[in-house]
Amino acid sequence: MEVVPTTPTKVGSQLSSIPSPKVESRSPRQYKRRNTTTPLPQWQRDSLTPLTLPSRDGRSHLTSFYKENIRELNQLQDIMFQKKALLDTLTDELNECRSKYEDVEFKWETLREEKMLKCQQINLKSNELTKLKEEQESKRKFMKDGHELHMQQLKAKNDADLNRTANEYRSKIEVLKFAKIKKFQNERDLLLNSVENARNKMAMNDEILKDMLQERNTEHCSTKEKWLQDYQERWRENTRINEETSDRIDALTQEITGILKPKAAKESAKLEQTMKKFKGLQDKLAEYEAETIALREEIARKSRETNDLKKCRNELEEYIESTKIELEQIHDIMIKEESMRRTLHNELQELRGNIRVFCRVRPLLPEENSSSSLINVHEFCDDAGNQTIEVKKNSGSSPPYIFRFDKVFTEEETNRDVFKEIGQLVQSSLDGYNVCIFAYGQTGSGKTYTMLNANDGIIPATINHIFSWTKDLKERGWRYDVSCQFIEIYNETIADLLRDENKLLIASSNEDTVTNLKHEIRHNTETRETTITNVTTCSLTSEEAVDGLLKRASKLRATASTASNERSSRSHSIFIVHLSGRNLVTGESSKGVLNLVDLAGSERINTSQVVGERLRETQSINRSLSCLGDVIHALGSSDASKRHIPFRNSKLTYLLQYSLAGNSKTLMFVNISGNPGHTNETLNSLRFASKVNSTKISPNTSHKVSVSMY
Ligand SMILES: Nc1ncnc2c1ncn2[C@@H]1O[C@H](COP(=O)(O)OP(=O)(O)OP(=O)(O)O)[C@@H](O)[C@H]1O
Repeated sequence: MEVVPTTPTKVGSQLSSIPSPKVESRSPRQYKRRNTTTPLPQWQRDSLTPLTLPSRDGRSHLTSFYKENIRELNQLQDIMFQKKALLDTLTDELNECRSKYEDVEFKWETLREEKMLKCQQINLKSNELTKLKEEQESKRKFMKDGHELHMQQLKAKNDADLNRTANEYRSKIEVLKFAKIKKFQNERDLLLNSVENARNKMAMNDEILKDMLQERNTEHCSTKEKWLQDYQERWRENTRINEETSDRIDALTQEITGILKPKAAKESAKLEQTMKKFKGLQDKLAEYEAETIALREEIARKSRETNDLKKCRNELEEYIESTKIELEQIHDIMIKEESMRRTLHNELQELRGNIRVFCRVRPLLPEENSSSSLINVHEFCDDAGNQTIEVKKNSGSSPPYIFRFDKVFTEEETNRDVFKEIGQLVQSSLDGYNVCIFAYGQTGSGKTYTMLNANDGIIPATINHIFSWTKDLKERGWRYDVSCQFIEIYNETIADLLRDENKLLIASSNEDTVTNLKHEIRHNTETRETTITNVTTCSLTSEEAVDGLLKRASKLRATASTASNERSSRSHSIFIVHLSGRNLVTGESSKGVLNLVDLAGSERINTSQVVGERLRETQSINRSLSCLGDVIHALGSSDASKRHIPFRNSKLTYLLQYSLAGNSKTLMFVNISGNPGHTNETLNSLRFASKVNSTKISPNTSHKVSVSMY
């Protein structure tokens, strides 16, 4: 391999041809510095020295010459300095390049020597290679000759084998060929024989066929003739049948157009309707199906709900069971408590006093004119448990009469307020105590209003409450029979206010009411029960019935009235309620009687001024009221148990004997009128009531009550 010298040689030769300037070699930086600070070398300084001045003659000429060229000279000098600087720079670069070149040249020389060495090695190797190639060639030639010889031997051997095998096969093929040909020839002969046989047969068959054809032809001709005859016969027959059929068709067509078509139209209309119905039914069916699905879902939902409810019911039943037991226990407690309540209630009533007196002031009526009132009601005194009422005789400065009662109802207070106060007393009658409530006062003072005013009077209100209380007590095992009687005592004679009107015999118009039935008061000393003979007893089953009874009674009283005398003012009316109770649980029983008495007018009539019937009537009223006062007063006194109580002095007190004595409760309303014109009667009424209430009269009262009896 030959190495060709390249660029460095050329560069080196080019560079070596450049003449080196005779300047010291330095770097451009050094030069620059020198350019500014270092003085120029001698040869430069010599060349730049300004020209020396010539003689005086030539001075001006020189001066002008100098002046003309000095500038150009300076410029040239500057350019020369610049060129010089550039030259220095180039020289430096050249030196640098030269040192590099020397390095490169050194390297180059080294490489060339290496190359020479390598070339020699290569030459040696190539000689070796040539020798090896020659050896290889001779070997290849030897092997090739051997191979060819071997191949020729193999070929000869194969050829011989092939020829032998081919000959074998050829002989075999010949044998087979001969056998096949023989077989085919036999088969062909057989086939030829069978063809000949077939031809013979065909000829025979042709003969037979010809005979048969002949036969058939004759047969066909005869049959054809016969068929034609038959056909003509049939044709005629068919023509006849056709005619008949067309006649029938005509008839049928007529029938169809006349009868069947309208029928068909009707039927098709029906069918159409039926189809419509069917369609409607189908729609309905679809609706029903949808509904059924909805219902099924609903049923499923309901059954789920039912199950839930059943669960709830079971839970509730369990709860009810447990509650029942609790209720029974509570019921027992309630029953016991009821007995206790009864005892306590009675004790409370006794503490309040078995005889109590309430005063009620009637408001002025529209027809009564009065500017000033002489009555003054004080506030209820809680400490003393009573209330004071002051009544003046006139509007002057005279001191007022003072009375104290258990309660005073002012003009403004209603029947409902009244009942609130007496309700507990009515309750006592349910508990088996006898109770009497009287309304006392002069005529027109409001007794009937207090007792019987429709709906809110003491009697209707009491009955209403009895109904509701008995209903409540039912829960505690109590069952009550409530019955009533309504009588009046007139002239010491008893009249039944609930009697049947048909049996009523009114005496003469002069006489006031009497019946032909005798009403006697009978006392059972053992049971301490009082009965009145021949008096109607009505069982109280409903509030409406009570209303009817009261109306009937007031009607009877009104019938007995005369134009001049109001019957209600001159007789005592007594509404008697029998309350008989039994407790189904404890076996306790109770019997109480509630007497609600509207007394006759208490006004004093001078007996000297009346005569006859009126006198008898007045005396009777006075006596009975006085007797009542005496009895109540006696009963209220501390030695009541030792004293004789004059019950027999009047029919009223005799009748109420068992309802006033013992542990019975008595309440008297003293009704007074707010009319100043009635002051005297008011004071009399209050004095009478104070006698009844005497045990409670305060010793400090300014007015000592002196009750004058009738
Ligand atoms: N508190 C009251 N509020 C309003 N009006 C009343 C009151 N009290 C009584 N009256 C009326 O006064 C009038 C007389 O009353 P009532 O008939 O009740 O008196 P009486 O005392 O029963 O009389 P008699 O003894 O004649 O039966 C009636 O018109 C009644 O409506």
